[in-house]
Order: sequence, then structure tokens, then C-alpha cells
Amino acid sequence: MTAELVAGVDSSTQSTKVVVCDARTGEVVRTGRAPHPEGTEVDPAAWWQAFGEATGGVLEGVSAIGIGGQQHGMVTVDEAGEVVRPALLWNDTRSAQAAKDLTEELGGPSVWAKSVGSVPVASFTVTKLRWLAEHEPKLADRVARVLLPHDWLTWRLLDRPETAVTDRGDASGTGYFSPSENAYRHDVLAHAFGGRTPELPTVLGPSDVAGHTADGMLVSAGTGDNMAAALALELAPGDAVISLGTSGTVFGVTEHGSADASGLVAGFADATGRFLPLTAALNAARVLTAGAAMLGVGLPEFDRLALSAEAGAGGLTLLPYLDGERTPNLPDATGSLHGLTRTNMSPENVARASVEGMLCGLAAGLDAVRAQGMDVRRVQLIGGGAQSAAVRAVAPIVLGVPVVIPEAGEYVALGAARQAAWALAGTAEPPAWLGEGSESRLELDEPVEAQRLVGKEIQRRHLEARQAAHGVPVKFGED
Ligand SMILES: Nc1ncnc2c1ncn2[C@@H]1O[C@H](COP(=O)(O)OP(=O)(O)O)[C@@H](O)[C@H]1O
Ligand SMILES: O=C(CO)[C@@H](O)[C@H](O)COP(=O)(O)O
Repeated sequence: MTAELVAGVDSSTQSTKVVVCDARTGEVVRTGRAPHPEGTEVDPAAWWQAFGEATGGVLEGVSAIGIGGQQHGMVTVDEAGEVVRPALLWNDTRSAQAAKDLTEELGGPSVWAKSVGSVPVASFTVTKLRWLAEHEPKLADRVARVLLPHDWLTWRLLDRPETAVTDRGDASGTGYFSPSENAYRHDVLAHAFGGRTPELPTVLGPSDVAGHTADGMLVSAGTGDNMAAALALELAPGDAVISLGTSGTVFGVTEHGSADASGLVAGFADATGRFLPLTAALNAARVLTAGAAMLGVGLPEFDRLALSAEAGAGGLTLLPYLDGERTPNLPDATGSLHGLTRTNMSPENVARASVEGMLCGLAAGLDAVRAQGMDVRRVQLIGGGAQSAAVRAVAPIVLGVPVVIPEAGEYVALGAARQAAWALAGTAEPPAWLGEGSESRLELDEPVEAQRLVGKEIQRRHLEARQAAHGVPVKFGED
């Protein structure tokens, strides 16, 4: 008997990735991939083209497909179904002032955290709509529908039906959806968008069917990329994920939603009906690629340099805010290197400080989700940056908890495929895909006590440098 096949798509910041899996076991039988253009403002047509390239020749015999996508991006569509302007992505910081204004206008951080689970920063769709209303009002007037990247791709795949769809996970990153009430806050949207009330996609349940393509493929609801990764990893209580892609995210699945008035933790929904408290840094894997480019080497040599330096980089501390920062909320920040001396100024130490600086931001994220009541006993490290040997060596030291690397895989695409298999099966629970396969996870060496102390010292220096350069208060261990 031939296996029934499902496909999952990850339309992330830098590329589209596709996996085709056996619907029963999750075994990957085919893959595809295509790059996205650079920039924080992208014509969605480029994602559609990348989707076509990545799926070309790969979807034969596939019964169902699900799309996971980068969160928050603002896709605006007019009455005729045409895109009004290029999408503003999650890492576009031009709406930072709009985020501040909206936070004040609608009652302050705790009111926002209680009503939509998160305090808006420039990443959230709602702030991008405010920016559009203020800076491009004529274009704003043309907007008939607002979609997220995964909503728009699903809608295109279904040949632009009258009603577009989304899911609770991705909707929770808009800033106008309440994960605890499971309902849009149309009032918040109208306020932000100067009284305009564009149509929003219908929010489907976790295993609902969005529709069928012209050639009969079932399409599932799809979700945001972090929610899709959580679905693939079948997270248990005590498990946190750190994803090192363009963004550096820290998240776990919880039964109860979070409402962090400090704004560090976003109180998202997950893709199973539960919740996904998450911190997101703007600077992750690209800190390593930028570091390697600056030193004039490739990634393997960059890793070798970082690994040949001592832990602590001879006293160098890199604050890696190369693209501004979101957590902490420093949209206009730039990166900086602290503690340079004639003795420690070497390529090895700079490479090491880049890896340590990136991971210190994520360690602060772990402390923030813990402060929201998340139990963190272990970290699963995923995303492109988790392939780095230097990251694998430094992560256990800086994060201070056991770290595992799941078997190499595209976890966002796998989660989207698992959702498609779930919708296809029509069962109460998603198919169990990990089973025995999870044994192939790589458990990284746990640090000895001396390394743990060095890790704490590296983090202390990071937080102190951050305070000195950006005035963010040091709350070591509970940041
Ligand atoms: N071995 C490696 N060392 C460091 N970074 C890597 C390595 N392999 C891939 N990357 C980086 O990972 C990033 C892509 O990761 P990915 O999770 O696909 O990102 P995104 O989901 O944001 O598109 C790129 O910046 C790439 O340079
Ligand atoms: O904004 C967030 C999470 O809130 C990002 O995590 C985006 O969802 C993009 O993810 P990557 O493309 O970096 O994986």
C-alpha cells in the first residue's frame, strides 16, 4: 500500500521550505526550498513565487498541505484582491512610535496585556496599520482586507475565495485578537486604523479544513512559524524551545495564557488550542553571519575561531542590536562591543563574543518566560543558527539548563505538515509523529560547575553593558 502524503510549508523571513511526509508516521520523503528577497518590506508576490519554486515537482501525490509563516507581517489587499503595498515584516521597526502611541491611547501596558495578551511593539500588525493610516492614508483607504503572510498564502493557494482564513496562533500576533476570549478586538483595530474596518480572516480551529485546491488537495488552517514549530516538537511541560532563525525566539506551550505587562513576553496562542508565551529578539542567526562577514571568513571558520577563544571572550561583550531590538524594546538601538583592550582584541574573541552576546539575549528571554510561570527544565534548540558548532558549545554554558538539538529538520514546515495530516485524519488529536524518532535528539554536554559560573558571569556582564549603553535596568536572574 502506498503511503498517504501530506506537505508542510515554512514561509519564513529568509526562505520558503517545504517538506512532504508520510501522513501516518511523519517520515520526510521529499523536500524543497527557495530564497526570499532581502529587506523588511517585501512584495507578497515574491513569497508566492518562492512557494512555486520550492513546491515545484515536490507535491505530486500529496493529499493535504498546511502553511506556516513568519508572524505579524502586514499584508493589505484591496477590493479587487490585489496587494495594496509591499508587506511590512515583523522586523520592520518604522512603527515603533505608533506602538508607543497605541499603548498609551488604549490604557497602558497592563490593559493591553490583559485584553490581547501582549503589549504591542513595532513587530505587531496593529502598529503597522497605525503607521499606514498616518503615513500613507490614501493607500490605507484602499485596504479592504488585512492578512498575515500565512493567511495570504493560504488564500492564494485556494484561489482567493470570498472568505479568507487564519488560525488562533497567528491571529494572536496581530494585536487585535484576544487569545483568552478567542475573538477579534475590532474596536482596537478600528482605533488603530483611523476608524477603518477592513475585513479580517475567519479564525479556524486547530484541525479545521480551510478548503481544497483546484486539483483537490486539502488545505489546513496553517499557523505562525513559531506555533508550527511547537506543533512539530510535541512539547511537554518543562520544555522550552529556542529558535535561532532571523529572529531568536524563546517559547513553550502552556495551558493558561500569559499577560506580561512588562511587554517582554508576548502572550500568544498555540496551534492546538493552548497558549504559547514567547519572547522574540530581532537579532539571532544573522549576528553570526554578520560576524563572519566582518572577520572575512565563512561560517565554519567563524565557528573555529569562536571555539578557539576562552569562554568569556577575554572580557569582550557584544550587544548584538544590529537590526535594532525588540526584546528588550530598543527599536533604534545599534550594536556595540564593550571591554576592548589591546590584549583581547582578536578575531577569536570577537567571534566568541558574537556567539555569547546573541545567546545572552536568549538567556534573558528564558528568564522572562520563567517569570510568567513557565517551567523550563530543558531547552530544545532549533533554526538555522542551531547548526553552528560554536552555538552548540556555548549554549549550555550561557543558558544554564540542559540543551538538546532535535534531529536536523525543518520544524516549522514539519509542524505545518502535521497540522495538514491532522485536518486530513479528522481525529480529535494530531497524529503522533515523534514516537521512537525522538531518541535521535542530540543531548549537548551539560556544563560543569566552573563553566556554569563563567556562564553567569558572561550574562552579568551582558546585562550591565546593556544598562550602561541603553538604560535597561539589570534584574539578574529574573530579567
Ligand atoms: N552552521 C551555521 N552557523 C550559523 N548560522 C547558520 C548556520 N546554518 C545556517 N545558519 C543561518 O541560519 C539562518 C537561517 O535560519 P532559518 O531558521 O531558516 O531562518 P528564517 O526562519 O528566519 O528564515 C541564516 O541566517 C543562516 O545564515
Ligand atoms: O516575530 C516573530 C515572533 O513573534 C518572529 O519569530 C517571526 O515569526 C519570524 O520568524 P523567523 O523567520 O525568524 O523564524
